[in-house]
Amino acid sequence: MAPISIKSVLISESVDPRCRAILEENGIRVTEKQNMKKDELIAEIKDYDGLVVRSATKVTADIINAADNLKIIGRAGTGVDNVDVDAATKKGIIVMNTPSGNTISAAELTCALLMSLSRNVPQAAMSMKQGNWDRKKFMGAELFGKVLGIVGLGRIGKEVASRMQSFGMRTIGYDPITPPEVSASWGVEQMSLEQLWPQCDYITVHTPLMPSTVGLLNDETFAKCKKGVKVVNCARGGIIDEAALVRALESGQCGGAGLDVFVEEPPKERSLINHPNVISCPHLGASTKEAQARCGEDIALQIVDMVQGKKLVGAVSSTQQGK
Ligand SMILES: NC(=O)c1ccc[n+]([C@@H]2O[C@H](COP(=O)([O-])OP(=O)(O)OC[C@H]3O[C@@H](n4cnc5c(N)ncnc54)[C@H](O)[C@@H]3O)[C@@H](O)[C@H]2O)c1
Ligand SMILES: O=C(O)[C@H](O)COP(=O)(O)O
Repeated sequence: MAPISIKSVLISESVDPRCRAILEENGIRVTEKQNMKKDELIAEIKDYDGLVVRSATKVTADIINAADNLKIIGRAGTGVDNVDVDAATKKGIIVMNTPSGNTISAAELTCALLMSLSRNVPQAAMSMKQGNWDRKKFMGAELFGKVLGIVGLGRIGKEVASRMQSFGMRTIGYDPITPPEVSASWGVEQMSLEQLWPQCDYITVHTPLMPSTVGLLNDETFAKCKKGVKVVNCARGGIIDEAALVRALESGQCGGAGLDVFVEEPPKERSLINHPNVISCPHLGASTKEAQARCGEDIALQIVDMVQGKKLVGAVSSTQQGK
């Protein structure tokens, strides 16, 4: 690959300091500016060859079109749904991510939510803080022997499977691309969604957000599940339809939900979060020291590789977003 000249990079979110250090060690000028409004970013972006973001910066077409010198958008993390990849590609701007840096952290948070759902840990902790000692209200159920349905058997889905198998869960799953023999080697039996829904005690989703996964769990699919099924979403808001989830929680069709991600972040609509059977986190899947160090370092090294004309790693095309 021909070397690409990148002299200046804007980091618009909290990215591990290793990112800045590596870029500067390689002669790239770095500016960090967080919480910029769209207009500020439009005004600022003109001055930079590179932009490094996480998930909060919405890199829309109007920002990209204002970016006269931009050659690269680096996503220190996995999902690039906050970047208009089509608009970037049309302008010849490379979009790249660091998809494996936060896999373990997201898988561990998923497992934490599954365990918390089974034993009402957050609700019991809150009750204790309020001065109560309520042992009856928080009766739980073992995960041992229960069925976990994993929708999306990529990096995170497979790591969740192996961890939850150690709790004695049977893991079944669905993925249109991962071959059944690969998922079988991770202890996951693949089947159609029609076969999967009625068998699960717990369902966790690990797909990208794209037209085929929006509302994957909806009124119709909830109705096909066991009554009281518990669901986890550590992938992207909207894969589980939020209004349908509220209805399923209200009717008891869904017995609880563990949510790390929301259609709108932070969410203004509170009915889901305030529901007593919902436990939630403010998009913390990748928020560990280790994941941030890996992602920050990886994106900086990928940018340096581009400057040095090395083989491109982590470049993303719009087809990967299902467009
Ligand atoms: N909460 C967080 O902080 C956090 C952290 C990391 C990743 N994520 C998100 O988690 C999700 C999974 O990440 P990953 O690294 O495992 O991605 P991945 O690309 O490795 O795996 C995604 C899998 O989903 C499958 N898939 C696509 N369409 C599907 C469909 N209709 N039904 C079932 N499966 C389908 C793909 O074939 C692929 O195997 C992404 O949405 C990512 O953005 C969230
Ligand atoms: O797709 C991702 O990598 C995760 O959603 C993490 O997003 P974050 O970097 O904003 O924490």
